[in-house]
Amino acid sequence: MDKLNITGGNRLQGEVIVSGAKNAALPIMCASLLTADPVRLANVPDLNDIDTLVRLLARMGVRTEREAGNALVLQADRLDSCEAPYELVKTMRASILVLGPLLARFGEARVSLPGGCAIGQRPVDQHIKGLAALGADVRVEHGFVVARAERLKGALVRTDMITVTGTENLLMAAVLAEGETVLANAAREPEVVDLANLLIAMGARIEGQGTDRIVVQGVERLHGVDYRVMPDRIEAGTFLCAVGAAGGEVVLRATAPDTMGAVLGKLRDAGVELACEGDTIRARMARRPRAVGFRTQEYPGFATDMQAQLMAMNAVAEGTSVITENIFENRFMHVQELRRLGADIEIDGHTAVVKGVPALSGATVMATDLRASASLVIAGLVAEGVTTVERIYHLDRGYEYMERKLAQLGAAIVRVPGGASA
Ligand SMILES: CC(=O)N[C@H]1[C@@H](OP(=O)(O)OP(=O)(O)OC[C@H]2O[C@@H](n3ccc(=O)[nH]c3=O)[C@H](O)[C@@H]2O)O[C@H](CO)[C@@H](O)[C@@H]1O
Ligand SMILES: C=C(OP(=O)(O)O)C(=O)O
Repeated sequence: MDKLNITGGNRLQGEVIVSGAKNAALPIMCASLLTADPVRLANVPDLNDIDTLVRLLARMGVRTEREAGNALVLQADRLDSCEAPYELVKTMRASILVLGPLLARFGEARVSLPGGCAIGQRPVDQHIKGLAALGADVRVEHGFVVARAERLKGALVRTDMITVTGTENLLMAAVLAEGETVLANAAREPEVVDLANLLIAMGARIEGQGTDRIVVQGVERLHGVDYRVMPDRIEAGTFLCAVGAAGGEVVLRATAPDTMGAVLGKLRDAGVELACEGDTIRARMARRPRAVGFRTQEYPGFATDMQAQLMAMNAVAEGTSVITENIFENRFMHVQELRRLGADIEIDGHTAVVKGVPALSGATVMATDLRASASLVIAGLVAEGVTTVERIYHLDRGYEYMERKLAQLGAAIVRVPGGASA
């Protein structure tokens, strides 16, 4: 297994091009199942999760072609199978997103219960309940969600909580259903909006994306499309936290600052000077960060996917911050690893109290999930001496060329290929 060796202490300086959003690209790729025509996507990041989904779609019979410059063409003109097997689904939460489109277009689906980051129980009961409300016969059998429907019928679906992939699955199911579907309590995340915009470009009739009430008028069929995936707001936020912690001056290109309000606000409170213009964010940090407390919430609140990274910055801040994780019940696994680097953090249920320390000291730490890994990298950038981050396959699921991009900014970071000693 590869690891990262980071020698802390360098300020970050230079430019980074932000990649396409993993959490937008994945549902968008699944939407290719909704048409027999080619779906040409630009700005698809080169990530393990994307490769996994390409393999899953290919296994079903979708024609897949990676083109130069992060383009991907998918064509589901015929399908060999409506099954998503365990060995491909187990590593990735987003594989559940084939369920809605398969059912909508082919009338059947058999999808293994998903894996993904172990940050909570993460059931898919709301996906199942919603599809049942659209008229599908859905059961869980032998670890698979098995669903059937002649043609889905529009309905009012109100999920018990706000769910991002749940909203996406039901949206993809509803676009080919007969009649009107109302998704109440819908997720407002920008990635949901990006999916809705793609579907509209494919001929779907959708209104209300970006609000908590999405209304869909079902159509008979969708057509092919050329579409550019939105920028990754979590990757951009991660780099900004790195600048906040390590100091320096960095320009992020190809970003979408309007999707990052909550994170930008907290970084400003911490003392990071930020200037947004078009798709560019300039960040300058010339001081030790101030501690900033926050609570994770659904969009437009502070994203749970940024909690660990901002906590790493708070670990070296002036003052004490209180961080509450409201979305996932087990998303503090980075805390014990940050403590190994000298951070002073106490957990009480869903709340972490972070007392900023003047310095961290390098050690070997283990990445436990995707954003936890990113927080350890940020901590490593400021820790004295060498930090070795193990199990970075989590990082490779969701960050495109992270160590290359950081090295480009002057960080002393190298990947040590599996098997070699640190
Ligand atoms: C691939 C992708 O886009 N992943 C993102 C997506 O995950 P994901 O879509 O899995 O997260 P959800 O929004 O569904 O989860 C929110 C909460 O609802 C619960 N829940 C969800 C569905 C369900 O059927 N039953 C249920 O109880 C979950 O356990 C969690 O506590 O949104 C999360 C919240 O912004 C992000 O952290 C993930 O990065
Ligand atoms: C939790 C995440 O991913 P997934 O939902 O795929 O586990 C994430 O992107 O931070």
